[in-house]
Amino acid sequence: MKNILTEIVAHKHTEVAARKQQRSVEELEQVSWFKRTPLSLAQFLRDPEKTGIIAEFKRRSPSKGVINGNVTVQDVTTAYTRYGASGLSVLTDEKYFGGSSDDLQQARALNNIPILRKDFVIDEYQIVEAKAIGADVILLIAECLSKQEVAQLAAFANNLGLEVLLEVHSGDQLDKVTDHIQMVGVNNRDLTTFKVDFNRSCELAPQIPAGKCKVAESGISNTDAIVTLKQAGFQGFLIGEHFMKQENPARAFEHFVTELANKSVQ
Ligand SMILES: O=C(O)c1ccccc1NCC(=O)[C@H](O)[C@H](O)COP(=O)(O)O
Repeated sequence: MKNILTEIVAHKHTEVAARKQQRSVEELEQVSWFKRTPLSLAQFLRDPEKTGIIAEFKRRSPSKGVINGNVTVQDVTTAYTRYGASGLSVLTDEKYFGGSSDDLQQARALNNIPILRKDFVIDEYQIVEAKAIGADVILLIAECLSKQEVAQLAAFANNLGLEVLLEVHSGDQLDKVTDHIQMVGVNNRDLTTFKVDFNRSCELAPQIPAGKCKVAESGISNTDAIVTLKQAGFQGFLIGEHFMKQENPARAFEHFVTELANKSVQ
């Protein structure tokens, strides 16, 4: 692990240590959403009647800078839900992605579909936070965590009723998959170089352990890509920039879903 990912993870340790001082786990457990029963993203993705799209709310990113600073989480996420997203992904990292826990809480209050807390989870405390702000799923990035850390964090999340999406970028990272991982995401973006290789998902698909829901992530910008990915066995498609970079992400999403519905997919 190196470059921006090393920097983000180092900052995350500092940030989480500070938040632990401000709010204890016991306090987080008293928040009303902590008691809510989470929705299953894996179940939504496996439903053939749904689109399989996990639509992301992302204001900016290290690779692209500002993507869209003029839209609200309310307008965008409710449109994603209205036009058929199977799930939402909401960035909660502030420093590098311009997101916040508040964004996710607003999305939770307005949308009754599964929500992924998109962040860099390195500590159980963040998983308790995820539940308290209304998330259903957490992301674990294989590149940032040892096999033992993935196993511990995933088991902890499942014990709270949250599902886990494990993100990989290479075949060797698949040895970190455990029984507590419900979904495996192949990130087409190399998080150390930012290079996007759309073929990465299709190459790794056959190596993903049977029984895990397969999710393709990053660089998906047209409906033909979804058709190709479905044929390769993917049930989930995480898309952020393609919608967020438009002046009107809601309209872009609606257009995308309409076009997808008109394509015959095996
Ligand atoms: O996107 C980045 O620049 C980035 C940098 C460092 C760590 C993670 C990063 N992105 C997270 C993602 O992979 C995407 O938000 C997600 O897969 C959606 O991708 P896209 O549709 O290409 O916005």
